Amino acid sequence: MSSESEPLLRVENLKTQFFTEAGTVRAVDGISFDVHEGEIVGLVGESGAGKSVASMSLLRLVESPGEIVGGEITYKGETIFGLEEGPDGELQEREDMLSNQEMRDRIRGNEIAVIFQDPMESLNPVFTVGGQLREFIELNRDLSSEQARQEAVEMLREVGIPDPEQRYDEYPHQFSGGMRQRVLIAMALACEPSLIIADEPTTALDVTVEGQIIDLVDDLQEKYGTSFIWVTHDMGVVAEICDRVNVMYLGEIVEQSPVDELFYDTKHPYTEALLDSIPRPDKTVGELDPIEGVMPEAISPPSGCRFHPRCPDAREVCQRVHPENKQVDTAEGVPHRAACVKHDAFDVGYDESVPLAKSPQVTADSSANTETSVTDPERGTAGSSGGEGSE
Ligand SMILES: Nc1ncnc2c1ncn2[C@@H]1O[C@H](COP(=O)(O)OP(=O)(O)OP(=O)(O)O)[C@@H](O)[C@H]1O
Ligand code: NI
Repeated sequence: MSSESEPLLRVENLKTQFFTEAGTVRAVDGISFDVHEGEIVGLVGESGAGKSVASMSLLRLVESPGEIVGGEITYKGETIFGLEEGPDGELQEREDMLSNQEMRDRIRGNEIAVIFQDPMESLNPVFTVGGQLREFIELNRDLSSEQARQEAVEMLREVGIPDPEQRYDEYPHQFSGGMRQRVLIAMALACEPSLIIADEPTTALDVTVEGQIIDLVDDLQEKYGTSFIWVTHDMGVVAEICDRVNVMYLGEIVEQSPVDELFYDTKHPYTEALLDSIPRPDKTVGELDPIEGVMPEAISPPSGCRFHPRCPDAREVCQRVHPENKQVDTAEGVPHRAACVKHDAFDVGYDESVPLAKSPQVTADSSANTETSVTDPERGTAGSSGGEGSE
């Protein structure tokens, strides 16, 4: 345990699944993380990693056929989700769990707000921007219509919308994408929540506007002390805005650390691959490495480490041992966790294990076959970059 105080939000072993005709989708499969007051915590990973489902779970907004099936979510000491054994041994919702009405009235919007990627989905096109903001403020705070209107104008100004009095009466389509996103930020901030979950809020914007929005959030975060969970697939954004990071792969958190350690002392090969796939000043575009292969389906995840079929460091043991997210290092007193058995903390025989031949994936490229020689126990050849060192 790292910290002085209780975290604002604590997520323990959260599991959310979708029960589909094709089978059970283990979208979120046992993730644990904290958010402390005033922190920006990243949730990063490729499409389908489970970032959005995790976010929706925190607000208990998972829709059928999806369901939270396990774990615990605690916010300011209150139970958003928790299970206990009932009289007949069946798991049931804990008695102290917040009711649906409490979630609606007290938590969503007021305590925990959300910003989505597409503002058009969150704004009603037939009402003015100001009107919507005013109504939201009026509904959630104890203000008269006129006070709410003034507050709405103030909020528009606060998020950097020029001429807020005029723009108040305009419709969402009259705003640019970046301006619409600012409106959503205003709406999220309107009730002064303690936590804002931002699900890829800048993904649809061009890079310049994205940078402006990120700067804005940084300023507002400092001013209001709001905590954020920032969902993104973009490591560049993570570097700019996050204090701590959770890297997700196929429903699991595979690495968790303060942001600097994640970049400079990367512990999981998947994180490394994500970092390699982003543009960096010291790399020309031609050198960028896309991550090999595609993420498998959450419906039938690979055995052992779920990343092993794509992992350059994978050995035979990785097919068998499913690694928990374990502390492998400490960064200024804060645990650095990674779910990769190549680290000493695991002690499952990685060093002695035979490197895996990269499965001849369904690539049309026949050159992939040249890698079959990797099964030779004579140490990694193709692609087994560093990593094992003298560990
Ligand atoms: N309504 C649903 N029914 C069945 N499966 C679902 C449903 N919603 C999400 N999933 C599955 O849950 C998994 C996680 O999806 P999620 O949307 O959380 O990913 P994500 O990390 O947010 O990806 P993206 O970056 O594309 O938004 C995926 O395998 C997805 O197919
Ligand atoms: Ni998503």
